[in-house]
Amino acid sequence: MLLGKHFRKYYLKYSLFFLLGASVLIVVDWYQLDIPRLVGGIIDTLNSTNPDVDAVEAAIIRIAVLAGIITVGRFIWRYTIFGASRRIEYQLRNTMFGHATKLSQSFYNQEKVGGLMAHFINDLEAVRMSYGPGILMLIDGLTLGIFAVYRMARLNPRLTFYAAVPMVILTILLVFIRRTISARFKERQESFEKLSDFTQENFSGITVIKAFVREMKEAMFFSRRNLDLYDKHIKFIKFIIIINIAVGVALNVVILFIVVLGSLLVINRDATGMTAGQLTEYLSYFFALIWPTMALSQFIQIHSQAKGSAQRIAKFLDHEIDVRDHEDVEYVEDLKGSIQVKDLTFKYPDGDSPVLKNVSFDINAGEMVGILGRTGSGKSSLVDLLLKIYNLDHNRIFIDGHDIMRLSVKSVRNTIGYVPQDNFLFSETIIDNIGFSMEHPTEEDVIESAKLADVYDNVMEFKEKFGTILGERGVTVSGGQKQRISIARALAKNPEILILDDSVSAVDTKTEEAIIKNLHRIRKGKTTIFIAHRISTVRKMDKIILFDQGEVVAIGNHAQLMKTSPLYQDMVKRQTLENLVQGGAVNEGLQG
Ligand SMILES: Nc1ncnc2c1ncn2[C@@H]1O[C@H](COP(=O)(O)OP(=O)(O)OP(=O)(O)O)[C@@H](O)[C@H]1O
Repeated sequence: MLLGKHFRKYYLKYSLFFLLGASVLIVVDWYQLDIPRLVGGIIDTLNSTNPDVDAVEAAIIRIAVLAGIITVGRFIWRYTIFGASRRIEYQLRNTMFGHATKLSQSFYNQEKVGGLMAHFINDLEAVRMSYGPGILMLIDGLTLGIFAVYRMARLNPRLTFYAAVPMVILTILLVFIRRTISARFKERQESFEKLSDFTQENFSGITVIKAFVREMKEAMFFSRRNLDLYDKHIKFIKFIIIINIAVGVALNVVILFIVVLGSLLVINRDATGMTAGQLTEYLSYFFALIWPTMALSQFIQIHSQAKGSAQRIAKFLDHEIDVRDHEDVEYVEDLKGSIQVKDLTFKYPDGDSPVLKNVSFDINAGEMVGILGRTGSGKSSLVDLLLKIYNLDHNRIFIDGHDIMRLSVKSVRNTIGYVPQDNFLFSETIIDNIGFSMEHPTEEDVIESAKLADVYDNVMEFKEKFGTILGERGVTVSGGQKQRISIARALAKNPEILILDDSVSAVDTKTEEAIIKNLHRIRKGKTTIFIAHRISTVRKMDKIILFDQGEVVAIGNHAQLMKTSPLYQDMVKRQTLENLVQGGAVNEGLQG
């Protein structure tokens, strides 16, 4: 039985189910063993010189009634015990998913998705087996075993003693090899986890694999991992098969022993008092004892596997939610959207050196701000901190004068609309994607946002229009369409602060201009932050914050930066040249 803190509570929660199931199981086991007694009685009656037909008839009717009771009982214990195990699995899965969604970005930076999936599939199944078949086999094995031994001992204590010794030795041996089973199962699970990680990553990166003609190489790597899983599986199964064979052989030896010794007792019936009917009854009890032995050995296997899996699930559930609300946080509903960053230095939990160094700037509520910088200069890291994805020191970032470390995660994130750099979309309809922040979005709700993000016409060209399913289960959209659907999703939330992280890089300059123009119009009075590499994206912003190597090197509007910042001037020159070289339309006002 699983007794860890994440698992023991379910025994109490479903105690009624387990108690009812166990009681019925015990009753069924008791009555089940009445049948050999009745059969033995019938044989002895028929063997007698003057058989009592009425007694035989009564015994047969009793057997039929018992069979009926046993059938109903089996249904009840299956329903209660297996039903409880399925309910526990359902709740545990919900708990695990809930925990997974609360874990911080740092966790996902370290863990691979394939491995996590193994917790949700294999480990959960092993744990369910422990609550269902595991508990059943433990109770059934013990009660049927005790009842059978009791009835055997009543018939012939000496024979029972001889028969019981090898069974006890066998059970003790099984208890000892439990650890080895657990270790081999764990090895198999870990190998499965690696294969799962590898497969998941390959499917996600299939385009890269094809582009680099790496199919054969990847298939070879897959085959290696698959072989490892096969080896671990065979190693585990071999062990289980050897145990099962050993248990079977031991039982057959004991049966042979009972038949030989029992026959001798029946032959010397006058001295021993053992009849043929009693020997049949005795053998039936012993056959009934085979199942408990098997059941207990199965229980040990199931439990050993579940223990390994439960440890892995517990490790996952115990993983600390490092970004969470402490007691002193407050929930502030109507934040207006001014941002103040004061002397912010930040190093990733697994990083070597700070990626943001002494960063300070102010953004007034309602301002349209561009955060510009070369790749790797720390722009996205700053967004992660604004969104409270990582913990930081107190009094470094303020929204409307509130230190964000003293604001609840919910109030910060409810205030911010975010268009992530990778523009992740769900494999759902366009309505559900754009209306992600709404309870039950309708087409009317999302049309306006789609128009503002300049993606409406594209959507109307799809066969199912806004009902089109995206991604794996539906149509593949272009990078630019993805970006604009992602922008529409953030606009539909109508947040006080909108952050677009490199969100117009995949659209042409004309579309970019249209989107920016729309934003200027609809975001009046609300803060909008554009993170960009391209000068054209930020040129018309109220304020541009220029980042370089994790530091703020200049702040001002385009005209001011053209006068004061050599880095900005250099970027403008370089991008103008790039446009010329690419033969693209040179943005006329770029230098003005
Ligand atoms: N999770 C992380 N753990 C450790 N270091 C990270 C992590 N994410 C980013 N970094 C590092 O932080 C630095 C800044 O990265 P960041 O993504 O913030 O830059 P950026 O200016 O947004 O770049 P780009 O414009 O290319 O998106 C980089 O050196 C990067 O390697």
